[in-house]
Amino acid sequence: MEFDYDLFVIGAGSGGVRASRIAASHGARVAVAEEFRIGGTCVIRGCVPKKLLVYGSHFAEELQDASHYGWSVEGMSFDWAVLRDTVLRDVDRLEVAYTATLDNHKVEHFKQRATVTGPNTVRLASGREVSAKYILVATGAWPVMPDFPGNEHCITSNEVFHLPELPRRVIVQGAGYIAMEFAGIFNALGSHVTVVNRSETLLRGYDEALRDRLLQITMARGIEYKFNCPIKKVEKQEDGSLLVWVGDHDPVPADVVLVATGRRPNTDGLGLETAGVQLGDKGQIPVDELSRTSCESIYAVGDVTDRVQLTPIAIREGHAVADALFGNNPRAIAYDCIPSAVFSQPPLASVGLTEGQARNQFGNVKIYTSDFRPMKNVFASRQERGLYKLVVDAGTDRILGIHMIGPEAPEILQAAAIAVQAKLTKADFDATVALHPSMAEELVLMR
Ligand SMILES: Cc1cc2nc3c(=O)[nH]c(=O)nc-3n(C[C@H](O)[C@H](O)[C@H](O)COP(=O)(O)OP(=O)(O)OC[C@H]3O[C@@H](n4cnc5c(N)ncnc54)[C@H](O)[C@@H]3O)c2cc1C
Ligand SMILES: NC(=O)c1ccc[n+]([C@@H]2O[C@H](COP(=O)([O-])OP(=O)(O)OC[C@H]3O[C@@H](n4cnc5c(N)ncnc54)[C@H](O)[C@@H]3O)[C@@H](O)[C@H]2O)c1
Repeated sequence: MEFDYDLFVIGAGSGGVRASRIAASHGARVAVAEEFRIGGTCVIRGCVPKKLLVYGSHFAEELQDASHYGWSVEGMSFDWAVLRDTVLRDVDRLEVAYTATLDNHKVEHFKQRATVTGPNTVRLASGREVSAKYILVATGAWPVMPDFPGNEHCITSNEVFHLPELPRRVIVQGAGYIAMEFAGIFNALGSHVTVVNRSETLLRGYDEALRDRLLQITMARGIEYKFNCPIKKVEKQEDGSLLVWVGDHDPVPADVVLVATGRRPNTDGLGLETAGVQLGDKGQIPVDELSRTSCESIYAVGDVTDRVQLTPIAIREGHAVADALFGNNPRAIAYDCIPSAVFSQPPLASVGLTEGQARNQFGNVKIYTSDFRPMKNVFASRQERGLYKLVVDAGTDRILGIHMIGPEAPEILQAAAIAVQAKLTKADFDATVALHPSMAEELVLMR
């Protein structure tokens, strides 16, 4: 049977753009449909604008510390509209760049919603139906909004980049990645931030010692926490501000309530049932190690599969599907050594097993820690301490995990992750000469 395309991709985000580009470079006839903006969550309303806001807000700390280094900064002020608009302009620039990438690879793109109508057919919002030998679902995920009265007055990460002004008082619901990153941004910019969470745990999955350190430092920086506190209701006041009932506390006034309670795979109304694609209980698409769904001609990558919701993973999965289908190079992705970071202030970064996971899997593990006050903090009379932790298999001396909190931790961890991926040993770290003076040298000085 003759198809209109070899590959039709639904969703031009991290996974979809990579798969489209690589498939086309293997000679496939590729089209991609995007209902919002080319680039997807990471570029348009995720990693990139978030990181720029982290950079923008971090100047507060640098400016505060500057006087210790002899600088006097007079008339210091901050203009949210300038930062917001500059970030949004950069997002526009990136969207153009991503679109150019598709054009340069001769990937046809449709700026409209697409739904599946069968194992080899897709319908565009315009009503046009097209056929493809393979379909790749890369539709990402969408913020979950818990059900409580007044939730229509709350925002999610989708809206946070567009706020008309810097809120004076922010309530952040959740204590995961997005919650801790935006709590840090607003706190640094001078908003009063309250984090409300339904449990006592922040950043589930990260090493406990690091999480404790982050809690301690952010509390000292003025972030308030209310644990075991669901939001019961939110009421809009006459002056436009909000009153928020959390747990059994008195209502808390706020200007913005940012809900960051996880992201649900985007499969609603996608027509997957027409092709016999099975879904999991969270709406995710279960796939095999080659990202194939229960329908032979349909693949899925990225957040919609709910494996690991990170951009580099969506990209790897998309790349692997394109190589498997059109480059004669089928391969499974390894999920056991994924570096990740939370761009909180200070940031936290991690790769491999936590102490708890290592003890469960390996039994006998050795833990090395460095609990230190970075030189630049000492000089600026800043009390905050960094904490680095190595988790080592006592039997083989292999480094099983590295966990860090402190300035520039994500930048340092990316390089250190190579050592964990390469299965290097503690002896290899010991044999590495320190680079002095740096924070990273702590990694090779733990005894
Ligand atoms: C605020 C925030 C910060 C983040 N920060 C980081 C970070 O620092 N580091 C990191 O690694 N990850 C981060 N992430 C996660 C990262 O953005 C995602 O893991 C990644 O974008 C997933 O890529 P994807 O291709 O699966 O989906 P997406 O990038 O979400 O792309 C899916 C695309 O499909 C489109 N679409 C959906 N349905 C249809 C349809 N029916 N028809 C046409 N188009 C459709 C959507 O509009 C979207 O553009 C962050 C996420 C958020 C929300
Ligand atoms: N730096 C990064 O790499 C980065 C940054 C942002 C987002 N992301 C990705 O995006 C995903 C989504 O981010 P997120 O922060 O929304 O999710 P998350 O899974 O990290 O955190 C969700 C938080 O919401 C809480 N929660 C869940 N349901 C709730 C409910 N009904 N009521 C109250 N609290 C509830 C959880 O306890 C948790 O603290 C992340 O899992 C991550 O993979 C990555």
